[in-house]
Amino acid sequence: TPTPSPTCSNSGPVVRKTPLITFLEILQQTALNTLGPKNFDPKLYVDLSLKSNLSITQSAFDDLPRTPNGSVSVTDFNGFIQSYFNGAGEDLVYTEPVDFVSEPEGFLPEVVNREVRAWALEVHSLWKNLSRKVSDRVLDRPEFHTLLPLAKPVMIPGSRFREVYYWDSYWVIRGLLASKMYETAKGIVTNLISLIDEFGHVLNGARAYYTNRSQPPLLSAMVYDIYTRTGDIDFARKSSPALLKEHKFWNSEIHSVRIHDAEGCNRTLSRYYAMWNKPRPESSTIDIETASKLMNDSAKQHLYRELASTAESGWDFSTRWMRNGSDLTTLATTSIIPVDLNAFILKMELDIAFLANVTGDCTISVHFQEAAQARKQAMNSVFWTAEMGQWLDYWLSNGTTCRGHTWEASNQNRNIFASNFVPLWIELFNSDCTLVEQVMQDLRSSGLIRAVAIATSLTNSGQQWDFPNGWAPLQHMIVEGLPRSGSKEARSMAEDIAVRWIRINYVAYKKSGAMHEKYDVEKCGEFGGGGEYIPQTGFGWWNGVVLAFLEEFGWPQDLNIDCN
Ligand SMILES: OC[C@H]1O[C@H](O[C@H]2O[C@H](CO)[C@@H](O)[C@H](O)[C@H]2O)[C@H](O)[C@@H](O)[C@@H]1O
Repeated sequence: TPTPSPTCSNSGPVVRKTPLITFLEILQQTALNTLGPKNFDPKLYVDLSLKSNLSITQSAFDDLPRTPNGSVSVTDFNGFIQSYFNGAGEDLVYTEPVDFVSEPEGFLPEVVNREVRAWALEVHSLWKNLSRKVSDRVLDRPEFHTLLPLAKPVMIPGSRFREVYYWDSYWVIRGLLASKMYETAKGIVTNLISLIDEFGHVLNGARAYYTNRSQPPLLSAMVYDIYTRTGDIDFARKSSPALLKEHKFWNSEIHSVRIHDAEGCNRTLSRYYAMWNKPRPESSTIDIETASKLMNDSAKQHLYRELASTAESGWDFSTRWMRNGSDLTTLATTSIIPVDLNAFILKMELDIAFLANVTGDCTISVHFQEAAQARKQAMNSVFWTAEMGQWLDYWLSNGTTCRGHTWEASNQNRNIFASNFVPLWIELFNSDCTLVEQVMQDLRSSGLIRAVAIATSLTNSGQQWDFPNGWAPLQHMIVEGLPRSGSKEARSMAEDIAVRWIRINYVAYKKSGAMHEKYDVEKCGEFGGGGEYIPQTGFGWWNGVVLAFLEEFGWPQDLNIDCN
């Protein structure tokens, strides 16, 4: 892996931390000291909401009896939590989705196998478990909550993820469209737009501690898919200003990077960059521990920005972002130009151009078509390697500022990640049948296609966005992109991957009664592991991908759903 320059990552904006978050982080550290590391989830403590004013709560906390080394007894600590806080997740209340029916008309018409159809209806019914609305208590006293108020109902991922997440929402919406729940899908977009109106970008998730960063930008893709399903032109028109604002955010000074390429042209691409240089509040105790290996405050602040920027990538954590794959302190995300991020922004440009055309705004449409062409050329010039048939992340290593770098082949990261194939999802690439056939051959020989799914990487690092985990969004983008080339072989490869993915979800569901957040790509029906929290169930975007695959490929009567 090339060595990135640290020079463009040490400074940058930092958003304000609320007094409630500061206090909840102290509570989180006290919980760890008092209760010990077993079954400890730091996020729980920043998700609690106050029963009374912060000053009253703080003084009660200060008054708790302490031993000479400052610790609190388990009884006192638990009593304090009971008396002063409402439980995590209580500020979101269950709400029945307005457009849910147990078997929607025209639901998955190509799924004829009875067993699979019955299961698909169960997966569809999980929308009811995951549907929530923000409680009136949050609207009345927002300063008591880290949960942010949203006007419309939300779909949560599930388990410890008790709030709405940005990129998850794209695949949730894909599932809702298969479930014919158009109003719920539109409501999710309305909520995300309200975050852009307030913060200038869609947050990682709808919590006060996520305001410092975004997540992979897929709002335009949500609007595009809802519009093409419903033909709701008013919805497309209302969404447009937010999409323009979001495009600015991802091309702002902190995110954009200029590369002087091998042909002597200047190319502009984007990177992840969180507005934060402190521990992530939801994982504060973990980040402090990780940074304790570093000697000085500046190195720690640098690492904290890298940790938060990696969370912005959605791939938290992975060797993809590390100089040394066994040492998290070598995260260098802000010094990497990622293939998938730029594929998403390219899609944003194409979607904005399409939607502007539909709503009659030709100037915007032409402007964004040109922007898309420029980004496509930049991606070809900076990321593409014909020899490997992949687009490779680019590591910034030779500049003194973030604004100008001269391209060098040795700065492409030649390690294999599923993200190297994400451009297949984008029309400007997948419409080229010759290119897709070449990339498909390289995908076949890459080592990523395993017994039951596409692996995230080839490195077994213990991080959750690495081998042997398989993640639903990565399967979906590759599977959806391949057949768009019109190549029969590509469609058959896509269908094969989709069938195997449906099987592992089905088998794991039958074994455990739940949909899981990640799967082991080598063992059919086994869920994945690794990372900083225990494996979760629920699970919003996973359900969405299963429904989207079943919608696209169906399931014939005689096709076996079991692993063998
Ligand atoms: O609490 C740790 C991290 O959890 C989130 O990331 C993971 O779950 C998300 C929700 O399903 C998903 O969008 C993300 O890709 C996962 O890695 C959260 O997004 C992180 O910011 C957070 O630090």
